[in-house]
Amino acid sequence: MFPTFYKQWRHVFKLDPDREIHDEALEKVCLSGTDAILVGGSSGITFDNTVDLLSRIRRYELPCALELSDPSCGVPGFDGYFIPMVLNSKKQEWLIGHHVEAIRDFGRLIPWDSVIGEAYLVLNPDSTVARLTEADTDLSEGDSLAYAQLADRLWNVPVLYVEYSGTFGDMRLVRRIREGLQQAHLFYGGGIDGPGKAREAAEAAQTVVVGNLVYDDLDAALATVHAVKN
Ligand SMILES: CC(C)=CCC/C(C)=C/CC/C(C)=C/CC/C(C)=C/CC/C(C)=C/CC/C(C)=C/CC/C(C)=C/COP(=O)(O)OP(=O)(O)O
Ligand SMILES: O=P(O)(O)OC[C@@H](O)CO
Ligand SMILES: [Mg+2]
Repeated sequence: MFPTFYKQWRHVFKLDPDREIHDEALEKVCLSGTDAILVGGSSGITFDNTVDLLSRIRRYELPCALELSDPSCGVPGFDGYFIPMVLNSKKQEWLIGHHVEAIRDFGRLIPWDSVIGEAYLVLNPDSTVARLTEADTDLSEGDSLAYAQLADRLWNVPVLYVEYSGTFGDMRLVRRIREGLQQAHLFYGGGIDGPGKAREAAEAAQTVVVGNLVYDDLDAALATVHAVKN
């Protein structure tokens, strides 16, 4: 049985092992009152930079999970492992192909009790993740709702992640997606640039993920915690 601790998360910071963060900034992030740190990124992730970031985060008490985008970066010691699958990729490999290979090659090492499947709906065509996975972002509202319901109802995925990485999304659509879910927990991430957008996202989704802002404007990033959790 996979863990369910993420269901309590309202606010999460996503830290990228491929980006530099100084100790002082990391301390503020970890003591900010956020519910957890998600470690992940879509490029430049290595075993070494992932171990390094985990060991620095472990000075603090909050939960820390890894979003695994490359099987060679499966670092032990995280509280949980999210495995992304891109629903609207035009390439089968980003939905199940890499996953089958990873399970075939590393199956015995996988701590299944700590693994959580995460179905991504990638909606910003200009994001790294959209380009990498060749996501079909030219979707009608009906298409997006159908992808979400397929993952939720046919596949019973624990987490649906509406990903607008780099730009703020359509909160009406995010809310409609949430209303259509039966059991999956909804993460929203993308373009949160301060408390106002964080609050809007928190009204639409169950968990709000703040990424780039940590690196671009730390004070604004820290202010999103209170906006989401109060
Ligand atoms: C001990 C231990 C834990 C061992 C682990 C053993 C192991 C190797 C298990 C493997 C299990 C498994 C099934 C793994 C799957 C591997 C795999 C390659 C999956 C593909 C994942 C995937 C679809 C990746 C595509 C990119 C993606 C969706 C990344 C998620 C994170 C994300 C979107 C970050 C945002 O990216 P960013 O770079 O910040 O973007 P911007 O530039 O826009 O900011
Ligand atoms: O970096 P931003 O745009 O905040 O997006 C957060 C997260 O959804 C990225 O995977
Ligand atoms: Mg990023």
